[in-house]
Amino acid sequence: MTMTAEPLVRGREWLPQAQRIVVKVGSSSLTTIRGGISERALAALVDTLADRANAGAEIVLVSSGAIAAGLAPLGLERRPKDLATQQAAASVGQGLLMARYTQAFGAHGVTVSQVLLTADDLVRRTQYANAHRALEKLLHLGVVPVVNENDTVATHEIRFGDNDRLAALVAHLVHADALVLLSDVDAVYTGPPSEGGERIEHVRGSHDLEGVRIGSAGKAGVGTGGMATKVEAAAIAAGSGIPALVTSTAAAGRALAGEDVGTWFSVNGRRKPVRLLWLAHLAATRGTLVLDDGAVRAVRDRHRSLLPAGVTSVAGDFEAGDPVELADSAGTVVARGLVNFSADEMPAMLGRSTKDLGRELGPEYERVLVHVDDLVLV
Ligand SMILES: Nc1ncnc2c1ncn2[C@@H]1O[C@H](COP(=O)(O)OP(=O)(O)O)[C@@H](O)[C@H]1O
Ligand SMILES: N[C@@H](CCC(=O)OP(=O)(O)O)C(=O)O
Repeated sequence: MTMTAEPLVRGREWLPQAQRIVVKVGSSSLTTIRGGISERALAALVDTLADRANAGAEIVLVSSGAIAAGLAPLGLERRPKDLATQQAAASVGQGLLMARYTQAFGAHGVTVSQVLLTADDLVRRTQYANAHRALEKLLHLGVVPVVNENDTVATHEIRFGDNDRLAALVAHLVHADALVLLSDVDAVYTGPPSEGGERIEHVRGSHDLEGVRIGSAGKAGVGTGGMATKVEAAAIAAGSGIPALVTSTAAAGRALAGEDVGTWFSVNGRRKPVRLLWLAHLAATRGTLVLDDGAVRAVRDRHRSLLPAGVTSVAGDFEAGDPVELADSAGTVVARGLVNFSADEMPAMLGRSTKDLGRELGPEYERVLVHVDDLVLV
């Protein structure tokens, strides 16, 4: 058996040496309470990031704020609830946001580009390769890509919904050295800041977050995920080899200088294939396969692929390649996986050996239902 090295655990004081950094900025700190872009906040952030880019670092900026920036021009007072109006506001606001970034970075001699992504772009293999190639090229050309979700065309099914988790996957996509998540609060606290609470300086693993109370977004009507999605995004990054810092936009300069600000999530796991990250943390599953006890043991304890013989029933409406839940006979979900057959094909396969199925239905049926490489335990 080959021995693999433990993941490298670094502290926040290492951030000045990070070469490739994904920085995510949220609507709450980028826009005013009325919804327009805050010139002061944007300029201060760009100064910090442009200095770092001019010093030779590669920066990817994941910026929210399109919907918020589109509110005022459309005469809206707060973030709309319906998807179509959100799409329209994003379409208006994204252009305004890019115009500001182009101008502000340009004043420092830094070129920016716009990259709009949907969840599918980071999950489907061909699109993933596309996004990867484009971002690599931009970084090699010294450009700062400004990434946002493609809100205008993303529907509920293919949306991330929050840019925190999008930023974690982008950090993974570009093999970033670090992820920095900026909002209007300077750290993760033991409770919502409005109720007091203490700053959490360092998260080494989920045990450091036990008992922490996470509230919803601070500035009503602007942010989306609140602190919960930032903590989740930082944990996704740290669990797959990328350290993360959660702090405020106002503290971004000090954070990148390695000063003692924010909440640092040190690395506690190795790099994983992006589709497994997506499966574990983001995917909306489309059905459930119920496993007998033997299949549960095979999947959970012996890390085996799931065979048709071990499945007793199926629920949901899914196509081959969709994410599904794998549950035990009591209904407890034990894993998530990408299924190789559609819900329509399943009933004829359940409880049967792959050999039998191959003989009866053809060689394409002599396959596992869910391959071990497409499975994550929960
Ligand atoms: N335990 C907590 N620690 C820190 N902030 C918290 C906590 N619980 C809730 N929050 C709130 O989360 C808000 C940040 O989330 P959000 O408004 O969605 O930011 P953004 O728009 O920048 O993504 C903060 O303003 C803060 O009030
Ligand atoms: N893509 C959306 C932002 C979604 C989002 O995550 O917002 P936030 O919680 O402010 O980071 C927009 O540009 O308005």
